[in-house]
Amino acid sequence: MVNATTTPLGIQLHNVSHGYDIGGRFTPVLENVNLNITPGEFIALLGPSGCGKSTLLRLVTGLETPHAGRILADGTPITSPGPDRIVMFQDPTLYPWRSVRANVALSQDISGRVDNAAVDAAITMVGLQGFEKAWPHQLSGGMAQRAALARALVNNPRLLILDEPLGKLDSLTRLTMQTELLRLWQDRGFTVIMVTHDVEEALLLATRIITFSSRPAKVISDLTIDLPYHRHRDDPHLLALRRDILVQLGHSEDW
Ligand SMILES: Nc1ncnc2c1ncn2[C@@H]1O[C@H](COP(=O)(O)OP(=O)(O)OP(=O)(O)O)[C@@H](O)[C@H]1O
Repeated sequence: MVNATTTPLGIQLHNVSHGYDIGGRFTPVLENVNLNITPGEFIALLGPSGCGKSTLLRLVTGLETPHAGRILADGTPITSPGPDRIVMFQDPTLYPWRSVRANVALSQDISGRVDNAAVDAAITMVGLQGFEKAWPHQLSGGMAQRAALARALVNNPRLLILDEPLGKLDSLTRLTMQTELLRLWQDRGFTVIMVTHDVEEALLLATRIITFSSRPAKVISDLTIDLPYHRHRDDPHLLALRRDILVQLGHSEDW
């Protein structure tokens, strides 16, 4: 059964550096990143395209191991992906031959133990009740992303890792999904680490915004957003923060 709340995970990065061999040459991607993410925070990561944000998410997911430094989950080194840390990408990546319900139940199906009540609860949580039997091609972009969100939530993750999850949605659907994401985070209490290119989205949702330099990514600012929810995009404090962040990211002040 999906619990009403979950115990959020804290993540610690100590002097993390990473890079890749690209065309026979080592290319540093992350440089000496230190971050302490406390349980239950909603972290937004902002930075220039190609700086290394997704790489950082892959390291926290446990898909790769950093070349230097340590990444810990509640003090324990991350060595592989785990069910307490679920990642969701820009593309919903639903299996076209499985119904919405079967997609949501996928990981439980693979492990041989489907918890029907948990699957139903996850589908209800994202507002897809009535569409359990629909095929992915019968869903709108927003509905497909909701299904992917239900699949991410079905096993009560303690950390939701989001790589531009709303990036491909039209602007109105995106606004709705931002509200949904905020509601789920507030109701269920997991920790969120989200990469976004949208400064306003980061300001509307996050408790803390980390900005990175261009590659190799270094932390250039770590900003606690001390504004109550629900935030308004035309709030003068939010607009001032937006301007500051854009300047940090190298854009002119008159944006
Ligand atoms: N598996 C890989 N092998 C080689 N190089 C990689 C690999 N993954 C990422 N890179 C390189 O690492 C750098 C950072 O990529 P990453 O996807 O982390 O950036 P990003 O900040 O998420 O970019 P964007 O905002 O455009 O999505 C890029 O130069 C990319 O070419």
